[in-house]
Amino acid sequence: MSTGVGSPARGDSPRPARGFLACACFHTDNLFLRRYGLHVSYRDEPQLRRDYGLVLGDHGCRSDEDFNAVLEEIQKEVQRRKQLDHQSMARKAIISQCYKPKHPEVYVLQDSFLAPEFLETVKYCKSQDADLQGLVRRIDSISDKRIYRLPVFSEEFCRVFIEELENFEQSEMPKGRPNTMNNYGVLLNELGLYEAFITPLREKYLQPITSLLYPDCGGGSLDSHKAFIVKYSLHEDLDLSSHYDNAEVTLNVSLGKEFTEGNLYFGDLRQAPTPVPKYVEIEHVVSQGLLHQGGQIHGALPVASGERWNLIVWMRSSAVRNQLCPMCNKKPELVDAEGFGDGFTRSPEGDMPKTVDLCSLI
Ligand SMILES: O=C(O)CCC(=O)C(=O)O
Ligand SMILES: [Fe+2]
Repeated sequence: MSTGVGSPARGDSPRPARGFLACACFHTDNLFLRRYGLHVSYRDEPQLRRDYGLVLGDHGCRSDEDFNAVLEEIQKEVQRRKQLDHQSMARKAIISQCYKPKHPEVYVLQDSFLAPEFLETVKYCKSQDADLQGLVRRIDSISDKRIYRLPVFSEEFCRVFIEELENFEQSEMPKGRPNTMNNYGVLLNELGLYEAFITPLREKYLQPITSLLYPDCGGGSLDSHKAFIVKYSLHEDLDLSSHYDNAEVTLNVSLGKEFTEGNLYFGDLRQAPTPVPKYVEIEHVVSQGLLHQGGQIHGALPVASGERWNLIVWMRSSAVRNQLCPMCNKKPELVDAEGFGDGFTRSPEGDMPKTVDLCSLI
C-alpha cells in the first residue's frame, strides 16, 4: 500500500503520556470469572462468600471445590493485574527493538487509510455551523441508545492492517492479551501503534465527531485511550460476555476477515439499569465503525464461521472519570500507572471544568 511517506519512526513518542493514573479498584473490582460468566469484587474470602455466595450458587458453583477454584482464579487474576504494567512495558521494549513489521507504513496514520466519507464527516464536524442534527444526517443512527455507525477505514487498509497483525501474531515476540475476557488479539500500545496512529486518530478525527455526539459524557474532552484488537474464530474466542467498557466513548471498527454471525448486542446504560432491559442487535460491517457510550452494556454473540478481527478504542475523559471511576462507581483512589494508565489525572482540586455536563453519570 502506498502512503507517500518513508519509513515511520515506529514507537517514537512525539508527546509522551504524562501524569495519567489508575484507580486502585483495578486490583479488587470487576474480576471476571470465566466459568460462571460473572464479574465480582474481591477483598477477602468472607466478603466473597457474603456478597456472591448466592449468585455463585445459582450459576452452578456449589461445592467447596468449586468455591476454592473460584478463589484461585481470582487470586491469579489479581496477581496478573499487579504485574501488568511492568510486564507490558517490558514487552513493548522488546517489540520496539526486535520486531520486524511486514507493513511499516501502517504505523503512521495517513488520510489515505480513511474512508472518504469519514474524512467528509470529520470536515463537517470541524466546520462552524456543525450541529448534532447535521451530523446524524450524515452517519447512521442505528438505535435510540445513541449508537452510531460510520465508515472509518478503506477496505484496502483493513486488509493490509490485518496482514500486519497476523505477521505480529506469527512472530516470536512476547504478547499480552487485551483483557481477561478476550484471550486473542493484540495490545496496540505494545506494538507501538499509539503514538503516530491511535493518538492522532482520536485527537484529529474522532474527537470532532464525539464532541457533537456525546458532549454530556466526555465526548468533547477525550484525552487518553486504551486500544486493542479482538479476534474471534471457531477454535479461539467465540463470543464475548455482557459487560461495559472502561471508557467514556468506544469506537469498534470491523476489520474483517470473512465471518458469519458474531453480532454485537446492546442493553441498558450501566448508570440506568432497568428490570427488563431491551436489547438491540447490531451487525458488524467490514471497514465500518460503531460509536457507543462505554457505559452501554453490551456483548458479542458467537461467530458461526471464519475469523472476526475488530479494532477497539476505549476513549477516556479525565474530566469525567476524575469525578467517578466507571469501574467502581466511586471517587477514584488514584494510583501510579504507566502510559495513559486508566485515564485519570490528578487535578489540583480534583474539580470538573464547568463546561462538562455530568447528567449521564447520575
Ligand atoms: O467483539 C466486539 O466486537 C466487541 C468487543 C468489546 O466490546 C470490547 O472489547 O470491549
Ligand atoms: Fe466492550
